[in-house]
Amino acid sequence: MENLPRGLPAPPPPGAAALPPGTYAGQVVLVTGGGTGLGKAIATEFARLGADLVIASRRAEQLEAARRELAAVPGAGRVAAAACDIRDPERVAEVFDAAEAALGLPDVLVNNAAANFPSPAEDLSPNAWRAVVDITLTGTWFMTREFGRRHLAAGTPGSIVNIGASYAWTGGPGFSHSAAAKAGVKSLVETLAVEWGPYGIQINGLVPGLFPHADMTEDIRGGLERAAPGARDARQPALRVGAPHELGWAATFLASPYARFVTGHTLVVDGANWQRRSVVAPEVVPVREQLGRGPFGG
Ligand SMILES: CCCCCCCCCCCC(=O)SCCNC(=O)CCNC(=O)[C@H](O)C(C)(C)COP(=O)(O)OP(=O)(O)OC[C@H]1O[C@@H](n2cnc3c(N)ncnc32)[C@H](O)[C@@H]1OP(=O)(O)O
Ligand SMILES: NC(=O)c1ccc[n+]([C@@H]2O[C@H](COP(=O)([O-])OP(=O)(O)OC[C@H]3O[C@@H](n4cnc5c(N)ncnc54)[C@H](OP(=O)(O)O)[C@@H]3O)[C@@H](O)[C@H]2O)c1
Repeated sequence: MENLPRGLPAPPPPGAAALPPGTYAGQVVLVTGGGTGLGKAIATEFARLGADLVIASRRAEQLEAARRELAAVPGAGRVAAAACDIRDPERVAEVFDAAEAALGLPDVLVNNAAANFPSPAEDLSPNAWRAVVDITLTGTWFMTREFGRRHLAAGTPGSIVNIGASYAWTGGPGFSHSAAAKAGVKSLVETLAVEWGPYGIQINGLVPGLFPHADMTEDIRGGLERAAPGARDARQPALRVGAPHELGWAATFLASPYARFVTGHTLVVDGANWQRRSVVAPEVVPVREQLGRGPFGG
C-alpha cells in the first residue's frame, strides 16, 4: 500500500464509552458551561456512565434545552440545571447549596466555562480584559474554592478537571487575555494538587486542541474561517480536528477511579498541534494583519 499521509485515525463513533458502564453511578458531576459545545460533550460522556449531573452557566433557556438532552442520554442519572454567573461568588455558593440539596455534594467538578474573543492586545479595553480574565480564571477559582472548602469541611474526596488551552505554555498571539487566564488555570492545577492531595482532592487540567462545534462563538468561528478557509483539517498534524466526544472520554478518565494517582497533570488532546514547528519558519504576519485590523489608532 502506498505510504500516503492519512493523518490520525478517526475515533470510535459517539455512543461508545471508554470506561465500564456505571463508572459514575451514584456520583454527582458539576459541569460549568455544560449547556453548550465541549461542556455539553463532556457532560454527555459522564451521563452515559451513570452520573447525576448539574450543568451551570448564565443562559437559563439554553441550559434547560441541554438538561433535557442530557437526561435522554442512555444510562444517564438525574440532571439539574443552575443559572449562574461564575464571576459571582455568592451565586456560586448558592449553586452548590442547591446541588447538595437536590443530588448531593458534587464529587466531580469540571471547570469548563470560559470566555474568549480574538483581539490585538493593544485594542483591549480594561473591561474587555477583565471580562475574559474574570470568567476564565477568577470564575474557575470561585468554583474550585467552593468545591474544595465543602469537601475539606466534610472530609470527603473529590476530583476537579479544569479545561485549559495550550497557549498557557506558549503564549497566544491574538488572545492575550485568554492565554494569561489559562496560564493561571494551569498554575492552579499544579498548586492545588499539592495543597489538597493530602485531603483526597485530585485536580487535573485537560486541554482541547481545535474542536469545532455548532455553539462556537461567531468571533472564533468567523476568525477560523477567515484564517483558513475550508482547510481546517489540513492545518493539523493529525490531518483532522478533534471530535467533541473524544474530549469527553478524556475528562471521564481523568476524574475516574482509574486515574486516582494522576493529579497536578494537564493532558493535551490536540493531535500534537501545539508541538507544531516548520523546518523553515513561515514569514511573520503581525496579529493586526491576521485579524484583518487596520493600523492601531488609525
Ligand atoms: C482567529 C481565530 C482563530 C481561532 C483559534 C481557536 C482557538 C480557540 C482557543 C480557545 C477557545 C475558547 O476559549 S472558546 C470559549 C469562547 N466562549 C465564550 O467566549 C462564551 C462567553 N463569552 C461571552 O460571554 C462574551 O463573549 C464576553 C467574553 C465578552 C463576556 O461577556 P460580558 O461579561 O457580558 O461582557 P460584555 O459586557 O459584553 O463585554 C465586556 C467588555 O468586553 C468587550 N468586548 C466584548 N466582545 C469583544 C470583542 N469581540 N472584541 C473586543 N472587545 C470585546 C466589550 O466591549 C466590553 O468592554 P467595554 O466596551 O465595556 O470597554
Ligand atoms: N472549542 C475549542 O476548539 C477549544 C479550544 C481550546 C480550548 N477550549 C476550551 O474549552 C472550553 C469550552 O469551550 P467551547 O468551545 O465549548 O465554548 P462555548 O461553547 O462558548 O462554551 C463556553 C461556555 O461557558 C459558559 N460561560 C461563559 N461565561 C460564563 C459565566 N460568566 N458564568 C457561567 N458560565 C459561563 C457559556 O454559557 P453562557 O454564555 O450561557 O454563560 C458556555 O456554555 C473552554 O474552557 C475553552 O476555553 C475550547
